[in-house]
Amino acid sequence: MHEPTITLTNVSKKYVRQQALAPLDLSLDHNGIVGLIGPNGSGKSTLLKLMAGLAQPTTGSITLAGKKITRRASEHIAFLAEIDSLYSSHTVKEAIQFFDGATTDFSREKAEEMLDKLKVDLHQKIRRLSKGNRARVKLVLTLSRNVPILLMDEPLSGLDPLVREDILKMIVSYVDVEKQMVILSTHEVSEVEPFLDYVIFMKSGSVLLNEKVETLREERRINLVEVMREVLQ
Ligand SMILES: Nc1ncnc2c1ncn2[C@@H]1O[C@H](COP(=O)(O)OP(=O)(O)OP(=O)(O)O)[C@@H](O)[C@H]1O
Repeated sequence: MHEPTITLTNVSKKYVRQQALAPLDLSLDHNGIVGLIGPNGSGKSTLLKLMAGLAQPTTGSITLAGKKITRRASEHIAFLAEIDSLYSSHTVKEAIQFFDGATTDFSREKAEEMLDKLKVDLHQKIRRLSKGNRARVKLVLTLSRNVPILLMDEPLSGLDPLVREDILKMIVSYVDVEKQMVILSTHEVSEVEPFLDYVIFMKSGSVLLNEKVETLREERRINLVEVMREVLQ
């Protein structure tokens, strides 16, 4: 049996007053697209940040292919944050150059090909981009990394339907589902359902379900929104 890609053992996270994650055990060796779903405050962002090595668990340990995850995890894990981390004075091309210099696994060709497909002008300043095009650029910069794990915190949040559709299509087209795992948190359950291979449901800091979407459909014969109602109620 091969080792799960990410393993969380007895992991909990407590902020000053708030228990964000209850102690949990989780093994993720899924290849493909994983939807991380749960109500506001259920712990989705916290879980993603811990897996990316951007925050430390209060208890427990997280390993990637058997090695403890630290801040250096970013060498193997791409993280698309909810907040915008682009320099507004850069042009899109300069942002690509910056990311290319900051990581060893970045493909400039892939980034430029994707942006061309999305009709984003490489010479436009980041600050002049529409919200939708900023989101497209952020996604492209994440997808252009050749890493086994891509974590995306609410990549669809606050965007119009056309941008959301572009983002989901780009994820499906450019992720190598044989070799890469994408975990994306979202509230848009029915919209992402056709694109998901696995789903993780969270509530009150706990993981209630971690399952293949195909298995859920075969066993329950209902759609994901209905599964969510059953699981999270
Ligand atoms: N830096 C922080 N300091 C204090 N409490 C925090 C911090 N970050 C998150 N929390 C709290 O931890 C809990 C889990 O938050 P988290 O952001 O992980 O949930 P979420 O499922 O991503 O929520 P949402 O869907 O609203 O983005 C919440 O109660 C939140 O208020």
